[in-house]
Amino acid sequence: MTVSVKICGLRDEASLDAVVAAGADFVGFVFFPPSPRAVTPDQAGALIARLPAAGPVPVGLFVDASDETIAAVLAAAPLRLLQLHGKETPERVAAIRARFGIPVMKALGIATEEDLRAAAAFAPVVDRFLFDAKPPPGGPLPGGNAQPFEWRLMARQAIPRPWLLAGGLTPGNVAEAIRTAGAPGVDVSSGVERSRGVKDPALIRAFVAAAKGR
Ligand SMILES: O=C(O)c1ccccc1NCC(=O)[C@H](O)[C@H](O)COP(=O)(O)O
Repeated sequence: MTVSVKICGLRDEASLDAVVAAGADFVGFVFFPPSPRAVTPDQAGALIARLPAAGPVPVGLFVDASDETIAAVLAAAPLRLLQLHGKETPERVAAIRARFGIPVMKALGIATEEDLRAAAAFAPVVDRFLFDAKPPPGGPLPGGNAQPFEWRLMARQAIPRPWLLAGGLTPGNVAEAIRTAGAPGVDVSSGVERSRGVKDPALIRAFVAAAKGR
C-alpha cells in the first residue's frame, strides 16, 4: 500500500521545493493568523505557482473561517482541497463544499473511541478526514502542536472516507505510527521543523522517505 503524505504549514520556497522533490502528495498552507505558520493569500499564491502540474495537491487550512475569508484566499491562491480544522459542524462543512465546489477534508481531534464516532455525521459531506490529537486545553492553536494521540484507537476502524493520521509525527516514529494505526496517509507539521514555524528540507525528505518506506 502506498501511503499518502501531506506536509503542512509551508512558508518558504526552499521547503516547498523539498516537498515537491521528496514526492509528497499534499502540501498545506495555514490561513489562521495566530499560527506561526500562517501565510497571506498572496504568499500562498506565489508558492502554489511553483508547484509542477503533477506535484502535490495544494491544501488550504482554515479554522472556523467565514465564506468571505475563504473566498478572499481563493481569489489569490488556487487551492484544490480545503482543510477545516475548527469546530465546523457537518452543516457548515456541507455549505462550504457546496459554495466553493472544492473537495473538503475535516479534521477531528481524537482522544477516545467516542471521538471517532463523530466521523459518521461528517461522512456524507466530506471527501477526506484528518485525525489529529486534541489541542491542549487553553493552548493557542487547534492543531500543529506536536502532540500524538493513541494510534491504536485507529486500528481496524472502518473509516468511510480516505483519511490522514496527524499529531506529533516525526521521521523517527512515522513508520511505526502507520503500522499501528493502519493509516493510509499521514500529515506532519512540527516534526519537520527546525524551530517553531520554520521547516527543515532535510527533515521533510526524511519524513516522506520514512512514510513511503523508501
Ligand atoms: O499548524 C498550525 O499552525 C495549525 C494551526 C491551526 C490549526 C491547525 C494547524 N495545524 C494542523 C495540521 O494540519 C498539522 O499538520 C497537524 O495538526 C499535525 O501537526 P503536528 O503535530 O505539528 O505535526
